[in-house]
Amino acid sequence: MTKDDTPESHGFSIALGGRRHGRPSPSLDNPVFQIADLDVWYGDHQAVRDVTLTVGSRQITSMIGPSGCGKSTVIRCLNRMNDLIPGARVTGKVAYYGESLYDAEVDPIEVRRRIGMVFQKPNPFPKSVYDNVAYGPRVNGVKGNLDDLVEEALTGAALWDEVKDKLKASALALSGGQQQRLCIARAIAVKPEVILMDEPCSALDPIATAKIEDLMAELASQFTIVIVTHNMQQAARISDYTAFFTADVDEEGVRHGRLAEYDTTVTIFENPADQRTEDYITGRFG
Ligand SMILES: Nc1ncnc2c1ncn2[C@@H]1O[C@H](COP(=O)(O)OP(=O)(O)OP(=O)(O)O)[C@@H](O)[C@H]1O
Repeated sequence: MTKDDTPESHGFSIALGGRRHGRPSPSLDNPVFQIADLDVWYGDHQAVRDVTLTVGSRQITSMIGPSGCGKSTVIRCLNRMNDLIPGARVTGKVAYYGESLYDAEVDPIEVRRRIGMVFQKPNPFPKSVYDNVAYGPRVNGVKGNLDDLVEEALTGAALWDEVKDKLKASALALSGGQQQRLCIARAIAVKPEVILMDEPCSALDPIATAKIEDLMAELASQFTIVIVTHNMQQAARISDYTAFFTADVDEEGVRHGRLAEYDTTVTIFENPADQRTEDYITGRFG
């Protein structure tokens, strides 16, 4: 792609910033995560090599790239979810507001309270709508009437109007899109600083996806959001920064994920520096 060539000219229409209306300009002035020389192994397999990137406060940061290049592995490093995978090992630096997340004295439970996560498949607990949202605050010792907190979180997740009359109904009776917004409500009910989302829309239809994308733009005024997505248009529409991952194959034929390019979403989609990024976003690879 030449400098004055647009993504549309490749027959691949990307609504850059389509859901960023009213958002401030992208900025890394206030770093939340500073990742440097990150390597991740599963047993003997080095799944990710040498990732260095900074995530800015109240930015939406997308991680894109072909399957198996380590996007989920890297996002799981941001709240120590890889600790829960037997054989997973992380080296390098993951600093959160300047402090290493992997220091021995850091409590991973507290890390996951401050850095929440929403997964690919909506995973509400088999409890009522209300109890799903109240669960985290109760576990964290919040006592008494949680009605206001539950309403606030459901409102924040753009779900309140749809569920306010069925708070006692099972969460499993909600639609997939509603369940995913409930999972977002459950995440924000514990008042995290960051929300990590690993392909949060891949199980949803386009209407439910659009609602989640609108919601992300809203949430980004209060939270830092990092999202793994297979959907390049989604990354283009919603995010401030985009990290493009790819995989190198070593001399023994083993694939290792790498960060190929990281920049503002506009630069990644309109004027990427790396040929591999350009090939991927124009559909020539991946
Ligand atoms: N729990 C695990 N145990 C062992 N290997 C794993 C595990 N999770 C991921 N891997 C390996 O790590 C590499 C990166 O996988 P990862 O899921 O992070 O990639 P991804 O880019 O998120 O892929 P996708 O887009 O398909 O979800 C792959 O080789 C994968 O097989």
